[in-house]
Amino acid sequence: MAESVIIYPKQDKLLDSSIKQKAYSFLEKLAQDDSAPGLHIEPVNNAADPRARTGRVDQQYRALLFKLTTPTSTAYVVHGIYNHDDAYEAAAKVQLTINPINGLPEYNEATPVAAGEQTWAQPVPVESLPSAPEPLIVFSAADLTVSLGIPPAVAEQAVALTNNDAMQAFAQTLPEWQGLALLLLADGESITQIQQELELMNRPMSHDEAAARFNEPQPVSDQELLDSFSQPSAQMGFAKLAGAEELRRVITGGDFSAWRVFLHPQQRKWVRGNWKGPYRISGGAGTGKTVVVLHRARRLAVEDPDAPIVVTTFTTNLAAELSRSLERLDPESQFADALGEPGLHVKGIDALARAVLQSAGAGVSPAVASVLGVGRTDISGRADTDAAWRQAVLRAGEGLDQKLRKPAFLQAEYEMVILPHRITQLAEYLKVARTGRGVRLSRAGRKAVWAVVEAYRSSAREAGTLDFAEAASIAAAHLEASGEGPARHVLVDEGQDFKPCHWQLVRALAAEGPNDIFIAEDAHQRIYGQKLMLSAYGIRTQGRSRGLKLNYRTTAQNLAWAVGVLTGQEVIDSDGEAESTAGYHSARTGPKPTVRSFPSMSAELDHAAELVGAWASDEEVQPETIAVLVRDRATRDRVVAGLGDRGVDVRALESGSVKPGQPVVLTMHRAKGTEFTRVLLFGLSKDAMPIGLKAYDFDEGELSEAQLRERSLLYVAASRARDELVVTYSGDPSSLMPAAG
Ligand SMILES: Nc1ncnc2c1ncn2[C@@H]1O[C@H](COP(=O)(O)OP(=O)(O)OP(=O)(O)O)[C@@H](O)[C@H]1O
Repeated sequence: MAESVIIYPKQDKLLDSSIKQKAYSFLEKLAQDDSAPGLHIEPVNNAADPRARTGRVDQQYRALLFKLTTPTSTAYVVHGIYNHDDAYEAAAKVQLTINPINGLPEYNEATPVAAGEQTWAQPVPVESLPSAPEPLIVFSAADLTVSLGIPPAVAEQAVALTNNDAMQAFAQTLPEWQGLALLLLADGESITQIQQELELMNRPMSHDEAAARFNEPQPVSDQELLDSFSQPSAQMGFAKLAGAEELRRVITGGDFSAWRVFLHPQQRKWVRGNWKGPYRISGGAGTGKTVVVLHRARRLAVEDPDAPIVVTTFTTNLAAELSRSLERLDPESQFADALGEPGLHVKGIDALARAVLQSAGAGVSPAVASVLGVGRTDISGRADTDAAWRQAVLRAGEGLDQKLRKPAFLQAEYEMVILPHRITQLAEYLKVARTGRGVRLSRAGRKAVWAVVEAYRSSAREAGTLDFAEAASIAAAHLEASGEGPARHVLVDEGQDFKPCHWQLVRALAAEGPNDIFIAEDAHQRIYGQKLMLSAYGIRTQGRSRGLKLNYRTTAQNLAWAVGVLTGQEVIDSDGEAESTAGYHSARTGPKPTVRSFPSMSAELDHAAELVGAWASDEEVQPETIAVLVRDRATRDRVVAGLGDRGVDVRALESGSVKPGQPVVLTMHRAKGTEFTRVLLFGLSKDAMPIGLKAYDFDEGELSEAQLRERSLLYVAASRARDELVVTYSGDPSSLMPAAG
């Protein structure tokens, strides 16, 4: 019994749902024993490539495969699963070859003509669209061929395109690396940048030689072909599937599981990379940052099973999702229940702080003293910070400028200045540099703030409570004092929302050393935190990593709408540099988002019921992949009730995971990190978004940060939609919506 490797193509447009299960059974048997009766693995008469084989999936369907045999292994590269006659027709045309320039494996569709007269199949023609005068790509077709390995016929068509929609449509018909290269070129990137980003090799040769080799590929051995699949960039198009479980999830799981096996070269670099200290990656929504964090965490755990590894993020819900994803990525993953134990410990950052405090027990007192000025051990309660700051203002705020008597100001001052500097005395507060704070404070102003802080702290002492930021600061101080971090590696997802105390805790969790801290973030999605500099908290990242730009989640149309929300905004990342949305791409296309207005919320609900009902009744659609996103909880509850009244059964999503069976309604904040195939953004009216930001009117800088957070929230919400995005409002539209275009 000879086991075989199955190499599977990412663009498996081949399988409809009725055949998936059969295809999986067939390939599973093939992987175990290619001589098993019933598989009928046979060479094909008149095949364009002698490696072509067909196999019997069922009475009607045949698999078209390419068999590679080396002294040590057998591999089958799947081309597709087709109706019987179509499989034989395809076999007469398709060859498995190696790209003469970049060495990537690829299929070529040769028309069966006499040797020497071979011509190459033209890509699917693009519908003619209105064109601008100038081509989008400034390089010649010959450049694209000799420098990148874009086949001559594809290159010729690409350089003639003058319109973004046409380029997008064309890119979609090509293998992922080719499509992406063209989109990036059209966006102004240089050939060298693309070679680097996609890790494309370049065998130097003249254009004539390249054209000849594309026309008539040189013979390659099975070993060379097999090796070509191991290149990082080959992983964009093909995956070697290891074992039945991986086979099953890729074939039956469809697009949603592609991330587990097909990595972008850049993603792979970040997964495999080793750095002397902290490293930070950035990238737009849906570009696969979480995927990198998951693969990297798994890789570190596999390489060093004794290492305690922390994987953390901003919310408990997201942490739970990370944990589920890690399990899906590798069911063998070793999880650690407690901090400090070997394996993967996955927790929200505030829950981590709580765990540190709990395990510290009475020993926490010195750390409390270092942060709050007085040692305490009764710290288990959590404060309602808003109410507590109001109380403190009532008790001690008489000296404070009227416009600064706001919880939003006081809490930000506390979290951005007082806690991170571990200030426990007025004298220290009077001296501290309040870097990055917009509001200017005189000496008297600082004294007045400090009086309120003291009142805040003393009430908390009496009540035995801590707020979340205090808890994280104290946990950090405790770990710092103990001198050793309980983790060897800490991986952070959604880092843009972390506050100073969170970064102090992250720093304290792992001692400085190789691969100690890895951070994924997108400053455009900052919806809770304020901008800050990581270096201020002892996290000096090693150079700025260039961001991921290819969005794997949303269609180009949805992405354009989402990015439109941020147009013209300056967004600063946690190294203090401007972060741009320029060059964000999606290789998928779909319908343009629709925006509809209604005279009343009731009419808007009627439409929502009709739309969600219609989406959910499509048999191909799993209802839980449909979501209605709203700005606040009150609207969420109204939508759930309103749709229920109209006969459409939906579920509100708060904590926990999405359960199968019903569409979900959730707030935009809750939607962070999630994705759905169809999304309705409901209630996007002028009054709903941005929400009233009076709480921030004490300072222009703070107000504009709060406004930017609202924009970012809408960007997060819109970028959750994989395929279809519908936006509705009643009355006047939100000013945050992008201009129609
Ligand atoms: N290399 C890949 N091939 C195919 N799909 C991928 C790849 N990388 C990521 N994806 C898919 O893209 C989607 C977005 O990935 P992920 O959640 O990691 O992005 P993100 O950058 O963390 O997004 P966000 O910041 O918006 O939360 C997921 O559906 C994921 O499965």
